[in-house]
Parts: sequence; structure tokens; C-alpha cells
Amino acid sequence: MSKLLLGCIADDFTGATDLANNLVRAGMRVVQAIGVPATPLDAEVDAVVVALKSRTIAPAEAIAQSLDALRWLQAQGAQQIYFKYCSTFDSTPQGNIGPVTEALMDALQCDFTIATPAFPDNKRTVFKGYLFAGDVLLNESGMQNHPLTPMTDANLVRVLQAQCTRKVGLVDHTVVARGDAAITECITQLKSEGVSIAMVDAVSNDDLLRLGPALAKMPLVTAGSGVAIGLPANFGLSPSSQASALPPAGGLRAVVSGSCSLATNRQVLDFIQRGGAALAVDPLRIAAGVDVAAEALAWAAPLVAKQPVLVYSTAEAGAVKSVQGKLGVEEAGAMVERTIAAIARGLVDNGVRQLVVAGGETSGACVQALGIAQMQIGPQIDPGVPWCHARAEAADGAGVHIALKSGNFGGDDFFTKAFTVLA
Ligand SMILES: Nc1ncnc2c1ncn2[C@@H]1O[C@H](COP(=O)(O)OP(=O)(O)OP(=O)(O)O)[C@@H](O)[C@H]1O
Ligand SMILES: O=C(O)[C@@H](O)C(=O)CO
Repeated sequence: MSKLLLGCIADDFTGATDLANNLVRAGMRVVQAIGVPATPLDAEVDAVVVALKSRTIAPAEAIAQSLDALRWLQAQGAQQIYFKYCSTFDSTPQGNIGPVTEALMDALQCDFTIATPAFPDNKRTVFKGYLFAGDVLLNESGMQNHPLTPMTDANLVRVLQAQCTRKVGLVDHTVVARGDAAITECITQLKSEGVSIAMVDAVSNDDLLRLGPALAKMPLVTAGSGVAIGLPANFGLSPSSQASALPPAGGLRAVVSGSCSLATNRQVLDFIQRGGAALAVDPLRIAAGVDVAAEALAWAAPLVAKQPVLVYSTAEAGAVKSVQGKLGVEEAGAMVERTIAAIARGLVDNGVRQLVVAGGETSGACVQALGIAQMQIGPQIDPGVPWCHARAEAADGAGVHIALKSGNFGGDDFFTKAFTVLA
């Protein structure tokens, strides 16, 4: 078996597939592990992305899980480590981006690393250390109101410095524009000033491709998924259709959605407006003790044989707030996640073999309910979201094609387009 080139640690499940997708598109064969595997790697791949759920947990726990993942990746021979976080730099005031970065640096005895959430394909750009989401600064993008990770400062040098004991600096766009040698020279200069972590500006894929070669010898890279487009070339790999080849798809088709983002609301509406078969899940009926999952499966049974079905709890902000007011934020979230996951499980038990899941937390719950331990990464549907293939306990160990969509990702027609990519 060939040695692992890149070992990746992602702080959530959909973020992990996003990173894996960019690596595959740049020519790496990638699998995503759900949590730290208990056994050695048994696939012929160039990179493994270990998907954790460590974004918003206590820093000490996030560090412990990340170091566990690091040890496993090192045992598989990983030549470079990539810590993946969100393209909107989602973190609590305590972390976990800074604390996990520093713990990985300590473990790897690494005196310098970079940080940048830039992902131009999804309109996340970093300029003079300030993160833009689309046309506005991070703290004007809606992220300032995020319930778990409110991002109220777009200056990421400042945000990261507040989470780190090491000194944080900046490699700005004028340096990145001059390429590899200029970036390396700037890093040497920053090191001499006592800087150990540099935020890097990037406003385009060209910037990220110029950054790639400058990272070739860094034991640790920390970033969103964007930086990944420039790394496979460091290992002599280039884009190839073989990297994203999956077994042929078959079986019934379904979408389950627990995401309440603006993008997912538009995607649900678009699917319905095209005449798609869709059923809304009402959290208050779940709370009242109705077996909503059984109802949804009974509704889906006659339809799914003929067409893709959508089961969703997706709702607009006002409706979500009202439910949360009645049930509590965490209780409502957990209850809906359990129900959507039970529906996903039931659908696969009943023959669905192409499943789209919308929402990061929802994806975590579904992947666990389906008994999936590892996913092979295939072709992209929209930026940040690939089809994957996995052996699922729910399918008696048979293969299932599954796509995990981050809340904010995907065009309005995502739930229709997804199945055409596999057709
Ligand atoms: N109608 C609803 N009312 C209240 N809570 C809901 C409702 N529908 C879904 N939820 C909960 O909202 C949360 C949505 O989080 P999830 O991570 O799945 O989506 P997201 O935040 O859009 O995606 P991402 O994390 O990828 O950005 C889940 O805990 C889900 O159970
Ligand atoms: O980087 C992103 O925006 C996504 O991959 C993500 O992490 C969503 O949770």
C-alpha cells in the first residue's frame, strides 16, 4: 500500500467533505473517515480527511480529539497535516481554531504555520487580513448573529491572536501576488519578528495556487478548504477524472434536510416549485409525541419508487425562533436531528441508494444513523459539495451514494441537479 501523502483533520462533517472535494478536484484520491478510525487505513488513497465534530465543543476536548486524529494520521505515514476549519472562520471566543492549531504545532514541533479560510469558489476572500463573505465583511454577513459562533470581527489576525499564545502576523495580498519566492521571503521575515502563525490573504484561486508551492515543506497547514487546490501539485499530482471515480449509482433517490440556512430554504422552495414530491416535518408534532419519522416513511414509500423525494424540517428564521422559544434551542435541534436521521435510516432500509443530506449537524446525525464509517469522495455537484460513496450498515453493508451539503452551499437547483450528476 502506498504511503499517505496528506493527513487532514476537519472540525465538522460537511466541512470535511468540502475539503476532500477540493483535494479530489486537484488530483488526489481521498477518503473521509467519520471520527478517528479504530483500525489502520485499508484503502489505496493519497489523502484521508478525519471528520470530527469539534468546532464548538470545549477547547480541551477539541484538542484531545484533534491530537487523537493526528496520531492516527501519523501512524498511516501522513507526510503533511492539514487542519480544516470553516470558510467563515466559525469559532467561539475561546477557540477552537487557535487552541487546536497550537496543540498541533506543539505535537508536530512545528515553528510556523499559516491560516486562511479563503475559498473564492464560494465567495470567501481574505484581503489585508479581513474576511469577506460575498460582497460584505464577515461581521455584516449574518455571521454576527450565528447562535453558536457569532463572528463580530472580520479582522482575522485579531480574531486568531485572541485565541493564541503565539504571535499572529499577516502575509498580505501584495506578497501573495508576487508568488512562491516572495511568500517564502515574507515568512522568513515574519519568523524573525517572532511571528509563528500567519494569516494569508487570498482573493482568487490564482492566489491559492501561488500559495501552494510555498507550503510544500510546512509540516502543518491550517485553512478552510480553498488552500487544498494548491497542495496536490506539491506531491506531483494533477487533476484527473480517475481521482473522483465512484462505483456506478443505482437505487432510489431522496433528500433529507434539517438545514435552515437561507440557501437551503431557497433549495427546498426550488424543488417544490419544480413539482418535486416534498414533505415538511413539524418539530412541534415531534415534541407532542407523534411518530413523525414513521409518518414520513409511509408517505415516501409509494412515491420514492418513481421519483426523488424530499423530507425537510427546513424553515425560515421566524418559524425556527418560534419553535426554539417553545422547545428550547438545543432540545428542538436534537429532536429534529434524531427524526431526520431516523427518516434517512428508514429510507435507506427501504432501498434509497442516492441520498442528499442538507445541514452540517443534520449530516452528522444521519451518517451516524446510517452506520457509515468511511466515505470515498467522488465528483462535485456544486463548489464544496461532492457525491460520496459509502458502505452503510443501514443497507446491509451495501454501497450508498451520499452527498453532505453545508447549509450555505449549493445553487437554488441543488436538490434537482445533484441526481443529474450521478445519472
Ligand atoms: N424547523 C426547525 N425548527 C427548529 N430547529 C430546527 C428546525 N429544522 C432544523 N432544526 C435544527 O437546526 C439545526 C440546523 O443545523 P445544521 O447544521 O443541520 O444546518 P446548517 O446550520 O444550515 O448547516 P451548516 O452547519 O452546514 O452551516 C439542526 O440542529 C436542526 O435539527
Ligand atoms: O468551509 C466551509 O464553509 C464549509 O466547509 C464548512 O465548514 C461548513 O460547516
